[in-house]
Amino acid sequence: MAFIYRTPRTSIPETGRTGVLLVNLGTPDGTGYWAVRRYLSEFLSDRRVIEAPSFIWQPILQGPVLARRPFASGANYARIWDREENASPLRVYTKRQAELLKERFAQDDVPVAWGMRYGKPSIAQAVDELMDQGCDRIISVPLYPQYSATTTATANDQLFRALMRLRGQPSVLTVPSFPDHPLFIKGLEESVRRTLAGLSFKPQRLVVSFHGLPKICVEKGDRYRDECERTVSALRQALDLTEEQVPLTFQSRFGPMEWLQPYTSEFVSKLPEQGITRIAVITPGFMADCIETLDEIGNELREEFIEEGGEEFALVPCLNDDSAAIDLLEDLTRKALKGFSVE
Ligand SMILES: C=CC1=C(C)c2cc3[nH]c(cc4nc(cc5[nH]c(cc1n2)c(C)c5CCC(=O)O)C(CCC(=O)O)=C4C)c(C)c3C=C
Ligand SMILES: [Fe+2]
Ligand SMILES: [Fe+2]
Repeated sequence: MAFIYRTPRTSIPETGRTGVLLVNLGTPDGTGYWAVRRYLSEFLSDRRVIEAPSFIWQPILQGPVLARRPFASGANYARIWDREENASPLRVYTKRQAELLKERFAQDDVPVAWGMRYGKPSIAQAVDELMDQGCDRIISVPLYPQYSATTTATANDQLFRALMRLRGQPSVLTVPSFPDHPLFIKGLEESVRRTLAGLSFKPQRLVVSFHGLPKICVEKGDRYRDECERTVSALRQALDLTEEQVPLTFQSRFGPMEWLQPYTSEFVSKLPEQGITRIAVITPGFMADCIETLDEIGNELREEFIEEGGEEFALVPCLNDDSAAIDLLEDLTRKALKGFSVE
């Protein structure tokens, strides 16, 4: 392998310089078949996401899955696309979070960049951007409140893959997950209270829906489920509500395997027959609204609930570009900066 030596546009100061890298999942560049296909192909080829051997999975992925899914997913993306920015909400909010965090560090000489695990801007581009500003240290913040090998670990893998190219590597600190960080829980609590205050009805349940994961991943040691439970317990405590009032569910099954249960869609569809016809849903597995929250929950789940006899449905927004989100990111980063000190 030929290692690259890139002369940074700004040389590294003698005292060193630390940059912050926000990493999110990634999203397609457009809603058309080829843009969505490119994205899904990269995402679903990741062995951290689908562990099946490539010689079995790749013919299935490149054949029936990618022949059909980009059409359906593209139509779903089209329903939530930010037409002003011509980008998906996940990209819009991740960029905004980085811009706002940059303002918080304006006096500290700490540059901020953002990159995506799949698609653009890549993590390698973001690393180059920080190194061009003279950074020899990088604090990477995977934007996943709960750890999973399918998200956090693969974001870290990709960062180290980007460093594999370089002759002059920066030092790296990866920030751990933050399932019950007080500022995260405070942000969620405020978001719930604000949403409920704007409703004309009082929800009988606040359903907490996390992205799902194949059950086998947890059986093999992924700590994701435990971390989801930590988030929901802390939120119940903050709102002074019970397990029955604030149930935990998992959305987004993919493929034939069993995923973590209870499934959001089955759980919510059965509520009207139990006399629960007014609900709110919160999705604290996501730092930013995306197809999973706006379409799968905000559109599809809402329709299913109403079809089954539900009457009122509200979606609590993710933290997005709220000051609560930036307070949290700033706190995580400032603590990491201390951990990076060599003095
Ligand atoms: C085997 C498949 C998948 C696993 C495992 C998985 C884990 C996982 N994903 C997120 C967060 C997000 N996923 C998003 C979209 C998405 N996820 C999958 C599949 C798996 N995810 C697919 C196929 C898609 C694409 C959408 C679709 O075609 O239906 C997104 C949103 C991206 C966007 O552009 O808006 C996020 C965020 C977590 C947290 C997680 C494990 C815990
Ligand atoms: Fe996913
Ligand atoms: Fe989904």
